[in-house]
Amino acid sequence: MPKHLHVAAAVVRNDKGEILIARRPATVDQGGLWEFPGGKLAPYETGRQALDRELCEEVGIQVESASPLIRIHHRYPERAVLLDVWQVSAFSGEAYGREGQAVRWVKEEDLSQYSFPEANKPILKALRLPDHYMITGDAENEEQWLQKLHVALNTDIELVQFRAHDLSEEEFVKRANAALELTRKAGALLLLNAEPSILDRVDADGIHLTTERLSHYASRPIPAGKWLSCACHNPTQLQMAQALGADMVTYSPVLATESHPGVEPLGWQEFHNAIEPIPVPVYALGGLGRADIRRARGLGGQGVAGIRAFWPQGAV
Ligand SMILES: Nc1nc2c([nH]c(=O)n2[C@@H]2O[C@H](COP(=O)(O)OP(=O)(O)OP(=O)(O)O)[C@@H](O)[C@H]2O)c(=O)[nH]1
Ligand SMILES: [Mg+2]
Repeated sequence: MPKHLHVAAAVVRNDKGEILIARRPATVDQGGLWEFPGGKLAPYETGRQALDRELCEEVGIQVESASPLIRIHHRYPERAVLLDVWQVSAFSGEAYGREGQAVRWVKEEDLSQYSFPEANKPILKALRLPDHYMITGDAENEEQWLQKLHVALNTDIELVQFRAHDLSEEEFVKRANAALELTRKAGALLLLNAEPSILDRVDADGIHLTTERLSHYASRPIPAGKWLSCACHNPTQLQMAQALGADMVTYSPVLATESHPGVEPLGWQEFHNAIEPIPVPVYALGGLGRADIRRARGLGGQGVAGIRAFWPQGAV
């Protein structure tokens, strides 16, 4: 991999939930486009140190609390950059353009109206995705299954993958439509672990491709307005998912898991190494739960996915 220009940038939120963006001066690289404030790491600086310094220099605020959001390797024609993107949830001072640049607080849903550099696309996706991703599990019957989904959505589940390899297509479609009613009401996203053509029968928010299905496509099999999730287990599959334009991937098994006995776990170091070059939000999967979310994010992941940790167990 060629040497990347290492840049720290921040998604700063105010107490109204708005996000701070700044306009790059017309005369610099990517001039006229909007950006998240930040800049190049000075020698010997960590990403976090550069973040604090750049935010003070560029927009006059002092960072009080920040956590990693996503790391993006991107190659522009003239240079390669590594964007080390943080979320800043607490700061002091009043933001203004200290270098004379325009700055603006915008609602998250309005960010898409602004033109950002090409490398920023995954940031906008990562921002819209939660830090945990529930994969549905079993139940005694359909009624109990829907009840479990309802319970999960009432806790804090915002992203659901409907996985049920033992249902016929008819049963799958019927249950998916019932699930969709619940997720829509809860404002959660529903992805179907099924053939992409199922979207003709269920207007779900997207598709999750198993590794097997992933290998059948040379280009993105669903429209841009739907979410594409892919299951990956090695670096080659991560590259395939990226090439398909995946909006998120699961990477597994990070730890040993009861659902896949006998499969050698990858471990956290391998998780980190494999996902580092992939500019797609990655959920760590396999034997993990809520307590692992911080670690997954610290290693460059979007968060944690799982069945057991999130799907209500036992009777509900
Ligand atoms: N700060 C920032 N840089 C970005 C974003 N997206 C993106 O591709 N970049 C790229 O990352 C590099 C950041 O450089 P910069 O111009 O902010 O660096 P800097 O603040 O240290 O500027 P300086 O060279 O004037 O001291 C540029 O090549 C820019 O195009 C973004 O959202 N924020
Ligand atoms: Mg800058």
